[in-house]
Amino acid sequence: SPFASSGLENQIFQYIDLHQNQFIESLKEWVAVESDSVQPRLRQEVTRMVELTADRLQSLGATVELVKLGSQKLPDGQSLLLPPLILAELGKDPQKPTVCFYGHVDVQPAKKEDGWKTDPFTLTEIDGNLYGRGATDDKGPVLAWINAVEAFRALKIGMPVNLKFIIEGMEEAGSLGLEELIKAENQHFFSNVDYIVISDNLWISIRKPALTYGTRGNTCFFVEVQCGERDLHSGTFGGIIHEPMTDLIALLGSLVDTSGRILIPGIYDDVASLTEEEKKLYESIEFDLEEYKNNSGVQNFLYDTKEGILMHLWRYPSLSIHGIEGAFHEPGTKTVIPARVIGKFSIRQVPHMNISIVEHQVIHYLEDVFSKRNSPNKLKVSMSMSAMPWVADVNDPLYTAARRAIKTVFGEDPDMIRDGGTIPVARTFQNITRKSVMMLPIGAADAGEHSQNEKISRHNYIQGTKLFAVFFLEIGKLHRQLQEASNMKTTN
Ligand SMILES: NCCCC(=O)N[C@@H](Cc1c[nH]cn1)C(=O)O
Ligand SMILES: [Zn+2]
Ligand SMILES: [Zn+2]
Repeated sequence: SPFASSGLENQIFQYIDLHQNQFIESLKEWVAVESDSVQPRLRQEVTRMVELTADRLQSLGATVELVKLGSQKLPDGQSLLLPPLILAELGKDPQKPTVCFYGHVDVQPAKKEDGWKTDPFTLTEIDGNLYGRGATDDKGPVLAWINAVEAFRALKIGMPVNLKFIIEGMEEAGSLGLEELIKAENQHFFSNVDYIVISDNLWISIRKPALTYGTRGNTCFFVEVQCGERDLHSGTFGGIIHEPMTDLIALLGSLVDTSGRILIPGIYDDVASLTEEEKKLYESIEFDLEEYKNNSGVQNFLYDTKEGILMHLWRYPSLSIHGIEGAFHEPGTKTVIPARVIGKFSIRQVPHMNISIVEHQVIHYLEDVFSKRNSPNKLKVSMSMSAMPWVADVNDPLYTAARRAIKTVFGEDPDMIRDGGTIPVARTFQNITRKSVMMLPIGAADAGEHSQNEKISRHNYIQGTKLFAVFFLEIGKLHRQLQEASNMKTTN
């Protein structure tokens, strides 16, 4: 790397560059495992993937524990075993900081016929991009951490940190069992952890690296309208009944106005006010509006400035309507009146919104809108899932070390970004363990997570591996300096 500042770093970079094809081969082996946690029929593959990861960590010299998480209840009442979760440990030197890495090795579903250019489970390199399900989310980043450790081992350079790994196989299906596990391990596995790092999100740019210090939370709602027990013929009953779908469409249509503003009274009351300091943060972020638009395939956004877009992705709530259960959705025509329909929508939460207050506001508002329709149908509104937003202190040593590592490897300072999505585990770690948490992504904005043709570029995968290696060096150094400074204070 042209930006390397020390002989040690150069040695590591050289090793990583020389072994890049071997690292890509490992990613190919991992991508070939269809570890889709969403479809119950593939659960064995998820378990196999977790076991493969455990073997890989063991071969690095880590002590690995596979923790059983019990089983999950499926909608049809059947019970399905959850894949085990990995708790691994490499190094126990009390002089060194302990960094805990979180990642996941399960993936979203993928089928070639969904519109993939290549087989989703065969990692394929085209023009410097490695296409395959999980390439960025999250097998590539997990392997990049492992590759970084491998470089230290192969070069016989002592690790500057103790490492712990918590790696799950159920992230894409809601991280079942994870929160309970973190609670149970708080006084054990996490007791000597100093820092927690998550590599499971993306930069905001295709080119410029980023560090993530916040995510939005989420609240998901079901709004159910029912007129009776069975569907009806619209020739026999159309025109003489209050149709559930008509009620539901009116309810869903009352949630947001044409400018994207949520119409639920009080919903913006607790949103953190915008300070001058925060406003300045947006100025330096490299965000190409046209590129973002092209990526979405949408012609116009609701906002036409960088600041407007970023603020509405990161620091304001948004409401999205996702679907209607019970609606006729096949091609062709069917003259049915569905008896029971369930609308699904979610509201992304931001600091300092309160989930219980939001739940109450949503239910109260929809009941009020419904009551004005004088419909005899039954309405039921419920919150199906909630996750709080997460924001970290960017002045924490973790962020300083990562910034330095990014500067060394990529030659520039990172964008300091938030994520408009939700990675609930960040807030869970922060709340339960009280340790500093950081997200250190290596995927570019066009990685296509959850989409067709997911990819990681060779550049990002290999520079990402270097980034993690230099991060170990930087956090080790910084931690030592902080300890020395604190020891000096006590002796004086
Ligand atoms: N860049 C965010 C990636 C992780 C992700 O997709 N998380 C989901 C989690 C979620 C939130 N509400 C329901 N599931 C997301 O939609 O943000
Ligand atoms: Zn992920
Ligand atoms: Zn994902």
